Amino acid sequence: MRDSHSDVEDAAYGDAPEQFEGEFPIRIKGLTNSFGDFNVHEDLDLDVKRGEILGVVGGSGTGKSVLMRSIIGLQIPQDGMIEVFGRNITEAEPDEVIGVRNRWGVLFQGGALFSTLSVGENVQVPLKQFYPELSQELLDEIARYKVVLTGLPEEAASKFPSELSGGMKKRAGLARALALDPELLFLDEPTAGLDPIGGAKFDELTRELTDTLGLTVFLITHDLDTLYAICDRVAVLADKKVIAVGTIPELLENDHPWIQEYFNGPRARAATATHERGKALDKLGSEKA
Ligand SMILES: Nc1ncnc2c1ncn2[C@@H]1O[C@H](COP(=O)(O)OP(=O)(O)OP(=O)(O)O)[C@@H](O)[C@H]1O
Repeated sequence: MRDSHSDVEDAAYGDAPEQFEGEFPIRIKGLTNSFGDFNVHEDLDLDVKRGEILGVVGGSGTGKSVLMRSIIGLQIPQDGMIEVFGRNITEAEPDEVIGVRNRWGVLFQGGALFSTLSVGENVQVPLKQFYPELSQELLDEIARYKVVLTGLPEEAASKFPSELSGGMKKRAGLARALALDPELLFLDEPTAGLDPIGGAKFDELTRELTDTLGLTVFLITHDLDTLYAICDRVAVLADKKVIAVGTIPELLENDHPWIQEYFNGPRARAATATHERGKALDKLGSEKA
């Protein structure tokens, strides 16, 4: 039984599947994705470790979103193997993948909330899809729980997306992504469009939820602050492949020109300085306490 369930959810879901215990919830080997004659990915390999936040970076159009879409089954690859929770989803029948699909949550770019539904109703969409037998009372209760979990006030559940700020919309999208109590979370540019303070708060929330709920996170971002603040490792997409994956200090050793430009450019230096300053302030705070 997953230990991140609330009592309400335990009552609702009954016997939840065992949590994945292997080392790599996502394994990709030899992946090729094409649109017509254009190959976005060629022979791409990537392993995502259980419990990590993996940042995924790369220039615009290098195929970060296409990669995420192929892992969640929205893009059929031309070649290669994608294993999720030890199951080869590229060869599985759609019915077989359902048991995997309810074990991940996705926050698409921009939140992708249904504008005609309240936040609570948005959260209930995946619940109704996978657990149609749940009573409305239970659905409401789970939705409220998820809304509060993402740091929104409980009243936000009855609000419509148009009544929320950008940061609140992201949190609402996250609440929906967490609706099924997933083990895997996909975040596509979660801090895009947020001011630096809102972005930093969202980063903190992501780290906190990852640790408390035991999530594994695949996080596409252009935000260097996010990489420095919360990512355990970073995968770099270029030349149609993952050209490197590792911690930021490990990547700094890599002399690929894009990596050097990205991690040693002026913006990266500013992000490092912010990160170091934050660590120093944290240390000062804990010494005073
Ligand atoms: N449905 C599609 N049909 C045709 N080409 C597509 C389709 N989806 C993506 N592409 C192409 O695949 C390439 C990779 O797109 P993708 O959205 O994955 O890039 P990205 O790395 O996420 O970019 P960005 O950082 O700008 O969001 C681009 O050249 C894009 O035009």
